[in-house]
Amino acid sequence: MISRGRAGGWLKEPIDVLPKWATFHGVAFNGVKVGPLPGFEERGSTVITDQKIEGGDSEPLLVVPKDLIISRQNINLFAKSDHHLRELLDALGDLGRTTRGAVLTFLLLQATICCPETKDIGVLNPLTEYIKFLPDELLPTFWTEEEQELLAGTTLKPAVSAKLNSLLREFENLRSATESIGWCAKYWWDESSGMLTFDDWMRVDAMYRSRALEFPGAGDCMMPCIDMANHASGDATAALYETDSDGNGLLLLREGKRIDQGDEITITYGDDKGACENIFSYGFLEDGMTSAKVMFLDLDIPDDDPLRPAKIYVSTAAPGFRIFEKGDTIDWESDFIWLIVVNEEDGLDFKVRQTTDGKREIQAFWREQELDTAKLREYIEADPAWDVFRLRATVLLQDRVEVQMETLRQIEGIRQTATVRDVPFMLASRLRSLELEMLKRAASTLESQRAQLLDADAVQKYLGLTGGDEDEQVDFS
Ligand SMILES: C[S@@+](CC[C@H](N)C(=O)[O-])C[C@H]1O[C@@H](n2cnc3c(N)ncnc32)[C@H](O)[C@@H]1O
Repeated sequence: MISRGRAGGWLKEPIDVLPKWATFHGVAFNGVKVGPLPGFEERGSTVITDQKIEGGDSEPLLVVPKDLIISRQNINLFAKSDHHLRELLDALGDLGRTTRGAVLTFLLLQATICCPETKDIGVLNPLTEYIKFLPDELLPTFWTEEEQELLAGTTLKPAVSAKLNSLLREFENLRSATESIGWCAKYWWDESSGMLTFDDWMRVDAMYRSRALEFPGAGDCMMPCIDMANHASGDATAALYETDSDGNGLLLLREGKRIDQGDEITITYGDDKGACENIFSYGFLEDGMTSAKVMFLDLDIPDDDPLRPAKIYVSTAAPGFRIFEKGDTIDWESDFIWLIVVNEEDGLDFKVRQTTDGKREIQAFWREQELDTAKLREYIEADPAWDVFRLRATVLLQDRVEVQMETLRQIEGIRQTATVRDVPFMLASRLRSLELEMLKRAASTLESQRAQLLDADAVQKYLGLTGGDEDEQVDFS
C-alpha cells in the first residue's frame, strides 16, 4: 500500500510544502527552514539556518505544539475520537500498548486514510499529511539477500535476521488480530481488495526506527519537524531537543554555537551508538567514524555442559557479551558468561521444586545458598576462585573473538556486483573494516588480561591444587 501511495503520489508531498503544513498547525520556525543541504542531498532533508544565529541568547529554533507529537499518549487521545484507531489498538493487545506498536499502527492507519480507494476510514488529523513528507530510508531490512550477505561476519548480520523474523511475527499477529474487523478485512486482508503486505509493516517500522527520539519530558516519540534534523556527534552537534513546561517540543541551539546562514542545524541521535546500531537504525555512518565503538557478540552454552538445560531455563541475561571502547582501550561486559564458566564442581547446583500452585520450577544454588541468577556475578566475585572464573571467561571470549575475526576474514575484500547498490556496499565495507579493527584490539586486550590472570594467586593455587605441575598447560575453556 505505502509503495503504491508513493508511486501514485497520494502518499507523497515535496518537502517545500512542509513549511505551509507546519505553520498552519502552529509550528514556530525561528531563523530556520527544512530542506536538502546543497552538496549533501543524499542525506535527505535537514534543518538549515535562514540567517546567522548564535546559541545562548536565541529563541528556540523550532517550537512544535504538543498535540503534534506522535507519542503513545497522543495516539491514545486520538483514539478517543477515532473508533477505527481504538479498534486497532485494542485488537493488538500488548503490542498496541507499547509506544512502538501504537506508533506503527497509527502510521499504517494514516496511510490507509490517505488511500483514495478507502472510504470513511479513520479521522483526518494534522499527522495524516505529515507521513507524506517522510522519506523511505534504505535501512538494512530493505537490503536484498545479496546485499545482506555482505554483512556475513559482522554483528549486523544476526541483528537484521532477528529483526526480520520479529517483524514477520508482528505482521502475522497484526493479521490474525484484525482480520475479523470488517474494514480491516476489506481494505487490508481481502484477497482482491486488501492492500496490506509485509512491506508496509517494514516501512512503518523503518519510519519509526529512523526518526524516534527520546524526548526529555515526552519519552520515545516522533516529533514532526524536529525529526527533520540530521545527526552529527561530539562538538559538531549544533542543537539540543527537549520539551517546555507545557509539553511542546523545542529545538535549541547549543550554548556557544554560532551557525552561519545556510548551514545545517544538527542534533545527536546518541553519540554512544556503535557503527552496527547506526546502520541498523538510521542507514548511515557518520563520515568521521573511525571505530565500531560497541559490538555485541553472541555466546552459547556448550552442548557437553551437563547443566546446559537448567542454565538456559534460569538465564535472564542476553546470551552474549558486549565489547566497547573505554578511553583508549577496549573493555567487555556480560551477565551471561558467568553462567557458562561455573559448574557443579565450583558450587553451582539446580533443584526442581514445586510451587504452592503445584507447578514445578528450577531453583539455582551457589554453594548451597539460593541464587538469583541475575546476580550470579556478585556471588562468584566474592568467591576465592574469582580469578579462576575470570580466566575461564577470558579464554572463552578469546576463542569467540577469534571465530568472529575468522568469519570476517573469510570474505575480506568484498566485491560489488552490478546488482548490489552503492549505499549497502559502502556501508557493509566500512562496517567490516571497523568491526575487524575493533576485534583485533579486543583480542590484544583479552590476551593481556589472560596473562595477568595467569599470575594471580588464586589461579596459581588452582593450578597446584589440580595437581598439575607448574609447566603443564591447563585447558581453561
Ligand atoms: C531523523 S531522520 C532526519 C531527516 C531525514 N534526513 C529526512 O529527510 O527526513 C534520520 C535520517 O536522516 C539521514 N541522516 C541523518 N543524519 C545523517 C548524516 N550525518 N549522514 C547521512 N545521513 C543522515 C539518515 O537517512 C537517517 O535515517
